[in-house]
Order: sequence, then structure tokens, then C-alpha cells
Amino acid sequence: MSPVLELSGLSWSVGAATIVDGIELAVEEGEFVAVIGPNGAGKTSLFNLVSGITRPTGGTVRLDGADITGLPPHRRARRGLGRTFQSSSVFPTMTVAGHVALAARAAGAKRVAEDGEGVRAVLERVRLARRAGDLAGGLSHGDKRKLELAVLLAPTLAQGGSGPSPGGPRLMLLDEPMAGVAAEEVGELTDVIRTLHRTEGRTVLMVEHHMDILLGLADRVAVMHHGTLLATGTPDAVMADPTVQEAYVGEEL
Ligand SMILES: Nc1ncnc2c1ncn2[C@@H]1O[C@H](COP(=O)(O)OP(=O)(O)OP(=O)(O)O)[C@@H](O)[C@H]1O
Repeated sequence: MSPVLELSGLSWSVGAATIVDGIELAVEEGEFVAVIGPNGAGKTSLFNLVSGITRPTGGTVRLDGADITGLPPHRRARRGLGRTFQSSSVFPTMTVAGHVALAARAAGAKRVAEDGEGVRAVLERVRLARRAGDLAGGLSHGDKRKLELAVLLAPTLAQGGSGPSPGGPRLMLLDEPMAGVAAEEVGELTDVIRTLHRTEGRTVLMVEHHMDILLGLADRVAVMHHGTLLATGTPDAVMADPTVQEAYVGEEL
């Protein structure tokens, strides 16, 4: 069986600067791979290439064995690739339930009521049902992150209809979901992400700076440095790797 995601020689240059440099990475079905690396290593740039926001200057991206290198982001989404962003992307004056209903309709769901069972069920999966009627602008950072996950799951509501990717994304790219989240909210957000991975069986590729969060969450860690993949391995193996420690000199691993 092909890996869910396969990156071969994936590269991106801007002028003379090579920002992503020959990445080789295969992510298997149901795997949780964390991408770490010092500031400016190229992690977000790599996510932009995988989700189709930027076109690589070299190499290929394969999803379920099919070459999707030339596909725009919405067509990748239809094939089951979902992505969240480093900075929060909610609409402050729209309700929490409104976000889910809107995303479900965009995915082809018919007759989605904001106060209906379907929207509530999606919000329960990210532990946000109690805030369904509240405006997104009033949510804590942790709850905004959960709402972004609910928006990723909303295409589930198109199930049975003509909507694309009825089960929601099988591959989720999460770009620093803990950024800006208060320490007391990190545990619950980690639990939500763990459930989406372990219980629902989704494949996850996640950028995260804090190794303590990744221990117990990630099967494998991929370390980026200056645009290249410096090492991949279990969290413990990567932390013990002297080349990784060297790349992080002056920064916390
Ligand atoms: N559009 C662009 N044009 C030129 N340089 C860019 C562009 N986008 C990113 N860069 C540069 O590429 C490098 C990698 O940036 P990127 O944001 O991918 O790193 P990162 O590992 O995600 O960093 P951080 O951990 O700080 O978020 C940086 O030096 C950045 O300045």
C-alpha cells in the first residue's frame, strides 16, 4: 500500500535562497509525524508546499500514490488533505456553530442548521459544544484552535450528500496548534488532537516546538534545519541525536 503522503526531492527556492531543500518523507496511514526545527528552518514553507499554497521549484508531492504537485489547495482538500494555520483564522463576529455550518455547506452539505444535531456533534468532538452560540471573537486561544479543528471536520456533515471528502480530512496538517494557547488549555487541546488521531484514525503531520507535548503524541519526529531534513525517528531517538542537539544550540529543544 502507498504511504498517505510521500514527498520526493521537494524543494522551494526564492531567487538565490533555497528555503526547502530536497525533502524526502513518507507518512503512513494512521501515523502521527511531528515536524520540529529551529526558527526559520522551513517548517511552514514545507506545509505550504504540501497543502498547495506555494508551488515547489523541484520534486513531487504524492497523496495516496497520486501525484498532486500541480493541484491547487481546494482540490487537495477534496482528496482529504486538511490544514490549519499558525495564526488563528476564525471570523470574530460569526458564532462558533456558524463556522461549522458554513464549512459544511462549502463541502456540499445540504440543509445544515446551526442549531442542529450535526453541527453539535462536530463541536462535541472538539469539546466546544458548550460555546456553540457564542461569537468566535470571544473565545480563548485554546478554544479558537478547537474551532479551527471543528471547521476541518465539518465536511463530515456532507456525508450521504454530494459533498467531497465526506469523512473530513484523512490527513491533517496542523501548523503549531499550541501557539498562543495558555498553559492550562494545552492539556485539553492535546487530548482533542490525540482523539482525532487515535480514535478517529486520522493521519497527522504537525509542526510543534515543544518536545514535551510531542512525547506521547507523535509516532515519529522529523527535524528540519536550513530547509533540509536533518533527522527522523522516535521522539526519544531524535532528542538523543547529537546532530539535532547541535542544530538547536542556543534554542530550547
Ligand atoms: N515568501 C518568501 N520569500 C522569501 N523568503 C521566505 C518566504 N517565506 C519564508 N521565507 C524565509 O524562509 C525561511 C523559512 O521560513 P518558515 O516560515 O518556513 O520557517 P519556520 O521553520 O516555519 O519558522 P518558525 O518556526 O519561525 O515559524 C525563513 O528564513 C523565512 O524568512
